[in-house]
Amino acid sequence: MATGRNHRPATTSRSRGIPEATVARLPLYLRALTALSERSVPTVSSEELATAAGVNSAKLRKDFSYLGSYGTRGVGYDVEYLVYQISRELGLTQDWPVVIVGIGNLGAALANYGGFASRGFRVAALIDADPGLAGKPVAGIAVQHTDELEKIISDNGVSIGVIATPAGAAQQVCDRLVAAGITSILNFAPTVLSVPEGVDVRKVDLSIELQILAFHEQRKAGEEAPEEEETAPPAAPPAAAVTKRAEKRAEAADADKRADKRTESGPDGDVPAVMPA
Ligand SMILES: NC(=O)c1ccc[n+]([C@@H]2O[C@H](COP(=O)([O-])OP(=O)(O)OC[C@H]3O[C@@H](n4cnc5c(N)ncnc54)[C@H](O)[C@@H]3O)[C@@H](O)[C@H]2O)c1
Repeated sequence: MATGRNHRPATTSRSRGIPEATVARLPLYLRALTALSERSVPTVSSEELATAAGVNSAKLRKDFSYLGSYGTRGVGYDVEYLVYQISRELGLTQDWPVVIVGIGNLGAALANYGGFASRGFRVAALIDADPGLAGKPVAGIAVQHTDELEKIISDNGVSIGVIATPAGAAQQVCDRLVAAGITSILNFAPTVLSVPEGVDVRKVDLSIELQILAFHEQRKAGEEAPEEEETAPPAAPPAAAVTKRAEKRAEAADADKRADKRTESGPDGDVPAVMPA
């Protein structure tokens, strides 16, 4: 449907040139600051906030300099003001209507998640292709049929769409959402979406996160293996066993390097569950 598509990796935010890596850390700061605000803590040092957000403090200070927030020496940052500043930067001071397409197990779970509203997102509509679901309430909202998709989006002024359909339907759903005016998509379907210039796609894939954990588990198991070798009857001359362990360590070090490369793009060295598509 859309022509001249490309797959545009976002590296720099359009918002005043704030680097995308900084934008990815802003929600971490906001979560830590909101917890402080709920405890009525008035100010926080960069070190305390960095620890609470799981980010190093030099990176935090650099990130805040992009917001024009430098804190006060000896006092730290004003918690309430930073909450406001980061919320404003993330566009959370306004209410964002969101549509979820595909109201199966995942779509229904997302619709029932109470955390969106408190973070500035309102589920405006639930859409599914199954005529049997039309009119059925999920999380207090009646599911609407995909025939209505374009009308729902224009009536509600929606710019953010969540795709929770099977992978085979996701591109077609994406095309319809984009043609109807959606400019930001959160894709849960395990497929790469093509979108025209100007449309942002973020992808969530929990199985990728699990695969990374499996990699680390495997490596930990590999590190324990030499202990077993030492208790077993010597099947090879000691020098050979030492060489084998050295090889194993070299392999593990290589694997570490590869893992480091893969994790470079995360907010602070960890891979985000939500990633640019
Ligand atoms: N990203 C993750 O971490 C993660 C986790 C779980 C599931 N998933 C993915 O999420 C998707 C949904 O999983 P599920 O378990 O909820 O599946 P499901 O089968 O329970 O639900 C899919 C829903 O999509 C609807 N649908 C199908 N085609 C459609 C279309 N063209 N337009 C609108 N609706 C359509 C179906 O009627 C159904 O209600 C799958 O792609 C799955 O692989 C991703």
